[in-house]
Amino acid sequence: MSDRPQTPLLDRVHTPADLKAFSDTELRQVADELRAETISAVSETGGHLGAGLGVVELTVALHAVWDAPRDKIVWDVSHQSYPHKILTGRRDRIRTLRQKDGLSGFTKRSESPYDPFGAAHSSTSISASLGFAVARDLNGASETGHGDAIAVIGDGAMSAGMAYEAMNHAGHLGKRLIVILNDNEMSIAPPVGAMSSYLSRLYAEAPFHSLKDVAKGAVSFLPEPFREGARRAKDMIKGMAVGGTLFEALGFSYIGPIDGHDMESLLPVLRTVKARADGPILIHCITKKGKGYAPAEGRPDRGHATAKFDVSSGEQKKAASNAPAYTKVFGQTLVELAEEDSRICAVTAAMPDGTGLNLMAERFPSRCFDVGIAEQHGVTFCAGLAAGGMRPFAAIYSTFLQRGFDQVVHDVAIQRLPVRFAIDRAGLVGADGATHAGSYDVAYLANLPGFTVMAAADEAELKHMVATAAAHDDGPIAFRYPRGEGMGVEMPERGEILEIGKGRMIREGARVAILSYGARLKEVLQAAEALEARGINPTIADARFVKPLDRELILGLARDHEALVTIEEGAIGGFGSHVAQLLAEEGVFDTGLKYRSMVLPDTFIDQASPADMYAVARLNASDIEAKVLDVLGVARMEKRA
Ligand SMILES: Cc1ncc(C[n+]2csc(CCOP(=O)(O)OP(=O)(O)O)c2C)c(N)n1
Ligand SMILES: CC(=O)[C@@H](O)[C@H](O)COP(=O)(O)O
Ligand SMILES: [Mg+2]
Repeated sequence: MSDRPQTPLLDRVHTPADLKAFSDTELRQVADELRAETISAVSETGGHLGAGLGVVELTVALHAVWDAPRDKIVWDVSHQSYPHKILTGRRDRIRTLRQKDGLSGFTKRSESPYDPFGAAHSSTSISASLGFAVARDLNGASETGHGDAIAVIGDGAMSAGMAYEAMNHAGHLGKRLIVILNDNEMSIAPPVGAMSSYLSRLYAEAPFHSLKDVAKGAVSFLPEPFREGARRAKDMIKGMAVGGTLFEALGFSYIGPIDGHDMESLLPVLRTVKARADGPILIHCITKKGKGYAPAEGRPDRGHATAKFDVSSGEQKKAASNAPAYTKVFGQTLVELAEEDSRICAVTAAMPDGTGLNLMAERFPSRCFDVGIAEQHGVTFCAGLAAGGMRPFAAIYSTFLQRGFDQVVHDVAIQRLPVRFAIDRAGLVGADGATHAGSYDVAYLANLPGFTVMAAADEAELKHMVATAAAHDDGPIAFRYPRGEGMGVEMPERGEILEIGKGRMIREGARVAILSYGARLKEVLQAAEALEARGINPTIADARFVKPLDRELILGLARDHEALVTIEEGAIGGFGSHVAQLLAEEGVFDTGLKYRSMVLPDTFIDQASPADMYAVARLNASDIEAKVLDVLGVARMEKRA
């Protein structure tokens, strides 16, 4: 407690309404204290640091000017919302961020009335805010208590199609809507794309001090005495943007760029907009990711995400790893294969480090593409690459591939194009919680005709699957693997090309067979040890493929055992459902096989450690043991005895 920063003014803020009592000078100090409190809290919890530090002044100014929760402040992605949480009645729990039973690392409707819209996937804020604005006008503001709708969206999030779809619609409707573009010239990695260059051009040649007048508002919103100077400065910016900004072409009034850390610019602009806006307005704020904390500002990712750390040195407290991370195994194997095959290329949607494609980008920059936060485009781009004779790998987290699903079906699967999907962060991911869980990819891919779908049980298997995918030109193929470290198994020199649709027997036993799909195998092996101590010796197999299923293996297990249990790190409708369908069609149930399918429960599981989340899902070793005992009737017999 003694290490905590002194925050005399912030201590007086229990709800945003308390900010109204402060002078502008005091608000400046509140921002400083809020920054210190954010750093202190994240040093204890770990989490998304840099983005929040970049919006501290903006957060104070927004809450000082508008009246949340009547006005709806919608944070895009919402990884930058920790300062907002501190100001909106959650300071007492801020040191539980991202932990089991603690605060979510993102905005969440069920957590607070000050979070009008939940997020974590990017680029949804303008659409949602437009919805609030239209609902306000349709219902009548006074009846619903809705006020303004304010979207705060980053320059990285602005690379996604949804943002433009929303602006296009908003410009057409012409409703009062405020969009704050928080431009820190960073995504997780440095941003890519023509739009990013365009935003840079909007301010590159004009220093902030000469733009202060413009920062005070779009010409028509300004009080008369300000107008002439502002008009001249605005014309200057317009000139730079060649005939008006893109945002103006989309029907928005454009204000900016303004220094998003300068309260003297922010407060008057926001107050003027609040007083005068009568249509869609975009305020372009320039900020610095990691602002005010040197260790974050100095990191290549500007402190995007961090483990717990020491505040004075910035040193992160990371546990030593015992095995290579799956992500690294994927990245390294891909580079090895790309050395030998010039058709191999790779695509990431703004996650070069997260997917391990940074390795590919370093070694083969011309064959590695960061498309920005644009999963839909990334998938169809891969389809085009494949149709053009390349061997593309789309490396996308399970949760983010959801956004490109129609492209997977329409552009890839129907055309039987050999796009390789490297699906990272499969299964429950921990601190990011339900929004980032990789729960659905098995279900949404395995029902697509012609798709080959695999899951890696360990890091050696992953290496084999990358090699298998590289060699597979007969339609689309996907392989999934979890977040974090592998199991520490011995690694092969080269990945082996697996026979499509063939699983592997791990050990032969009797009475019960456990058929694992993916990385729960480790838990299965642990459960088997416990079962052995009770005199039960289960057969264990690794299915490797959900599509095509290894019919011979599965029907053999069913024939030779009294009971069959499947397990996977995915939602209902995945591997277990496909096995059940096969067994049903083959009439296996008619002769009395006892069958159980262990899948993620039909609920969204809140953040915790992955092990705790799997405990909630009842997919850990002890749950597997219990399931086997139950299906064999041992538990019941023990109860009776
Ligand atoms: C659809 C989707 N794809 C990828 C991500 C991963 N992601 C989270 S934050 C982020 C960068 C966002 O950059 P920006 O909007 O500029 O915010 P900043 O962190 O710079 O404040 C990315 C790529 C995501 N959340 N959603
Ligand atoms: C906010 C967001 O979507 C990313 O920053 C995400 O938290 C990254 O997750 P990993 O840490 O698994 O790469
Ligand atoms: Mg950014």
